[in-house]
Amino acid sequence: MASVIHVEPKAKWKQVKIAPDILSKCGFDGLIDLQVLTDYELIKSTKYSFAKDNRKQSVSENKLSKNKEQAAQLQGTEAASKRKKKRKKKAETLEVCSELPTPHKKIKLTTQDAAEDIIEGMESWNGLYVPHDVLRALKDLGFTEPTPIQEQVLPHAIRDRLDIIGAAETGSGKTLAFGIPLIHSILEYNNREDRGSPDTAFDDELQNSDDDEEFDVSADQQGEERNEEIEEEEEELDTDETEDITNEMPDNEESDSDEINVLQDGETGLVKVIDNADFTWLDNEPDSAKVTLRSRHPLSLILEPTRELAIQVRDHIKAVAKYTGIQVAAIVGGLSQHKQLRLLKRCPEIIVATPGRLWELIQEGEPYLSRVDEVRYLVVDEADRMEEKGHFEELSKLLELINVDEKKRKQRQTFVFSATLTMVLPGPRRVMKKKKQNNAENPKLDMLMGNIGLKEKPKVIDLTLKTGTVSTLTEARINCKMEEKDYCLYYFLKLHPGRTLVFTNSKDCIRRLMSIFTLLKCHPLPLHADMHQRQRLKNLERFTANDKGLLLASDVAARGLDIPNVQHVIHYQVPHTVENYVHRSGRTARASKEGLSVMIIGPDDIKNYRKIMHALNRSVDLPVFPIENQYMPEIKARVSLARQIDTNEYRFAKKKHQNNWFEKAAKEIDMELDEELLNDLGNTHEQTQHKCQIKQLKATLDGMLGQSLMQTLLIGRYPTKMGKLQNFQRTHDDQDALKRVKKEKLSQKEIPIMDQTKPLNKKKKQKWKKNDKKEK
Ligand SMILES: Nc1ncnc2c1ncn2[C@@H]1O[C@H](COP(=O)(O)OP(=O)(O)OP(=O)(O)O)[C@@H](O)[C@H]1O
Repeated sequence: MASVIHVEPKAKWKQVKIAPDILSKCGFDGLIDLQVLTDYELIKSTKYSFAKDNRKQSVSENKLSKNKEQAAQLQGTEAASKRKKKRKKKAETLEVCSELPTPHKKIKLTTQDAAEDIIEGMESWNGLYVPHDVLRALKDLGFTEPTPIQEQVLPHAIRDRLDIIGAAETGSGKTLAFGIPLIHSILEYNNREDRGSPDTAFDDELQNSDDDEEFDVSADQQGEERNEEIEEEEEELDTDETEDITNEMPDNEESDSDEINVLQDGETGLVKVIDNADFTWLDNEPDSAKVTLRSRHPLSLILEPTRELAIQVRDHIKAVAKYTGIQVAAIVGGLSQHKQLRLLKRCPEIIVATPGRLWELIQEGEPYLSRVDEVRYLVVDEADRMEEKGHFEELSKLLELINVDEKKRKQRQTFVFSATLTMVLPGPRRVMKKKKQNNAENPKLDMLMGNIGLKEKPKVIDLTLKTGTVSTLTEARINCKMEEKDYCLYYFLKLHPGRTLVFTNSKDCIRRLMSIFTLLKCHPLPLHADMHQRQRLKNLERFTANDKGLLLASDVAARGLDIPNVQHVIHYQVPHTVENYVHRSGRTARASKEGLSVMIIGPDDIKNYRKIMHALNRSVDLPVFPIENQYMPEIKARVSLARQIDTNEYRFAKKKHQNNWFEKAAKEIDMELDEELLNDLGNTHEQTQHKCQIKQLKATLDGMLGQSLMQTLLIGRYPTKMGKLQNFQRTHDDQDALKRVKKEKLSQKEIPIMDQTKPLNKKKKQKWKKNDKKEK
């Protein structure tokens, strides 16, 4: 059991007088009483304890805590050592806590002013209705001006409160285009004057409740410290023991809000808040001691197709909401369910979720999510991906649940965003105008758009370019035979170092490349759906930390991931759809930065390549990526050797694995094993020989890798030109793949792309093949 802190009162709770005008001004009509306790002791206890309001939740909670216990048992030694560390940390926290240093005396009831305050250097955001506290955070991030999609969306979303269908190129800032309106609306909701007005659907459901919450308002609970602690807890990926639930506190800040004195000079104390409505008072700060209302159901729900994306969006919105006290939680699969349940207990206003885990928790009866139909703001991000296998079913059920009440649906503001929405929905307007009309091309998405529950006249903001990709992206291609793809990739990585994201169409391909490029000491990191979530996130982190990092990914990483400064995206296999090409390529050239995307096109990829070019309205072929042939012999020698080692190792390991399996199975059923069933691994001597052989091959490869490619040109194979040594020093521009393509593009002839709409006749096929050969 983890240690928790209990409060032992030494005197009675005293009532705090609150001026009625303050309450009415702030719209805090649910507040019944505010009490303060100044004489108390903090006691460390090992007893399992949750924070207060568990009464209504007992049934589902029992089930969930059982799950948690089972999960905890499965965690093993690694989790145990983490728990140990955590306990140590908690003990340190307790020590600090028991000191109760500087006292504070006030609780401020903050009224959030929706009007803009001018902040120096942030004038470009004027007229977009961005809350002052958000502007401060944007300034901290260095976002001095809005991106075009933000500029277009914000007034319609905030001022006009319209549902929005937004499409803009990758990396154009769509997250904040829906994130800022959510924050604005939540601040407004929390401070609204009309709370409880009878015609408000959401207030019809207010239930009387005698729930109360306790807060230590001592100065050790500095907002920043607490936020850090909570963040750490969110990031920790294993299940740990239960600790007392504390409430997140916003950063310290000054604001022009009303204040209530709850303590006398020199006093420290706890504050108890008692309310009668579906909200609670969770936040206070030591100095400015702000109290913020929190809803007892999620106010905003953002649905994302992948876990990484959900976590990223949570972090992004958190960063801009940091001065507002608004809490954001990510509910995603693959991570500790127990932790997510604890986060939900803090009543986060914004939930960013993947449909699967969210649906799972709703079905298990998680109390906060049981009122998910009350969400006032719904975002379906990457909407066109959501209709794909693995999302559609759960998402449909979720949407059905959320939209079950027509009145609530009408009160809701809905946002649907994607960079490729217009590609899959050639007429989003048409779909919206006539929901019933069948989009024969994509009936699933059509249905999804209908189920989302958009109101009659959503605002469609489409800033996507005709060319599909972002204008700062440079695209190129390498045509080669299937077996040459590895050479081309190794060539690129060696001669053009930089943070590179390589996409493949299959997990098997990632596994093969992982093995070969590890042998070639390129230090690749994998990312695909079959990996543990913890490892996926770790690899992303490691990739982000290395400016020459290499990530081998499936399309799970194609959408939305905002990894800073990815210089190159390589399509080792051409994707099957134009959307995937656009999203994959969009991992580079983000936020007005430049980037390079290269397709390695083998004979099997030609069909997809041409399909994509056609869908992107390209009339000429992509430029050919320049390859300096003098390096190729050495490149081929290294890669071939690595492949030989990989194949040998793989075959031997596979045989061994099969034999082990047979032997184990036979033993289990107490059966004598027929030797003929086993693969021939050779006798012990032969096996040792095999190992030695592999060792030798590895040593040879290491020797080759020990030399730079330039050196290999000098020592023998291509040492001279006209009898003299060449200067093989590569300039920075030679190494910069993007500059090389741009330069090369100018000297290359533009080759028209053949019409894709008609099937190719024999003549055209030959012409295409000829062109291919010439380029090579
Ligand atoms: N106003 C701004 N000024 C500068 N940078 C910004 C601004 N808004 C967002 N960004 C940054 O731009 C990058 C891309 O933003 P975001 O991830 O929201 O793009 P997106 O349009 O959702 O991309 P995708 O379609 O790939 O999901 C992020 O690093 C974000 O921090």
